[in-house]
Amino acid sequence: MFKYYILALFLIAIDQVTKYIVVTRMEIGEQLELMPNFLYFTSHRNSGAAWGILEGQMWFFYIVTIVVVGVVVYFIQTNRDQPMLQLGFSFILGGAIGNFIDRILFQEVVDFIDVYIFDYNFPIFNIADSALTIGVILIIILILFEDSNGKGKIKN
Ligand SMILES: CCC[C@@H]1OC(=O)[C@@H](C)C[C@H](C)CCCCC(=O)CCC[C@@H](CC)/C=C/C=C(\COC)CC[C@@H](O)[C@@H](O)C[C@H](O)CNC1=O
Repeated sequence: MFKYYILALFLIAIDQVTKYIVVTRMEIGEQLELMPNFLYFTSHRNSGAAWGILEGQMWFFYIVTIVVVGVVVYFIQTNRDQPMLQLGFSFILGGAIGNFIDRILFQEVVDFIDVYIFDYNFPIFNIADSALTIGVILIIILILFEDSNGKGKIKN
């Protein structure tokens, strides 16, 4: 059971260490080319959510994050027989807290993973966003899978 919280802590640690390196080693706007035309590290700050929406609305983000954390802990506790689901929720937990720490400390989030998919420059994100997105996608897949074989074991 606690391994899901330890996983979340591990994700938070990786997120915070990578952000610390970006903040201390790179100027804002500085870019490191890792794979030409595909992957760069670009030091960036975002005081909003995805795509910079709701810029500066810190109280909204604090409230939403606390609600997200509460709901996720509840689901981790009530789905003990669904390890994959708990895994998805621990990714969301780690990601949400990772960005929450930035928002509390700096009122903005440190981003640095800059991906160019074909010609589209995807918004610069970070490890916390990746964990959140992986967690969301995993849970969506599990829910779709549950529905398709009609078990419907997810408790809520
Ligand atoms: C990933 C959620 C965003 C993350 O939400 C959080 O913190 C959570 C805990 C709480 C928010 C206050 C509320 C979520 C609003 C929902 C939302 O936003 C729709 C998201 C869809 C999502 C599919 C699930 C797309 C993906 C996008 C991106 C991530 O790609 C990997 C681009 C990230 C860059 O714009 C980067 O600058 C963002 C910056 O780091 C701050 N991050 C956040 O606000």
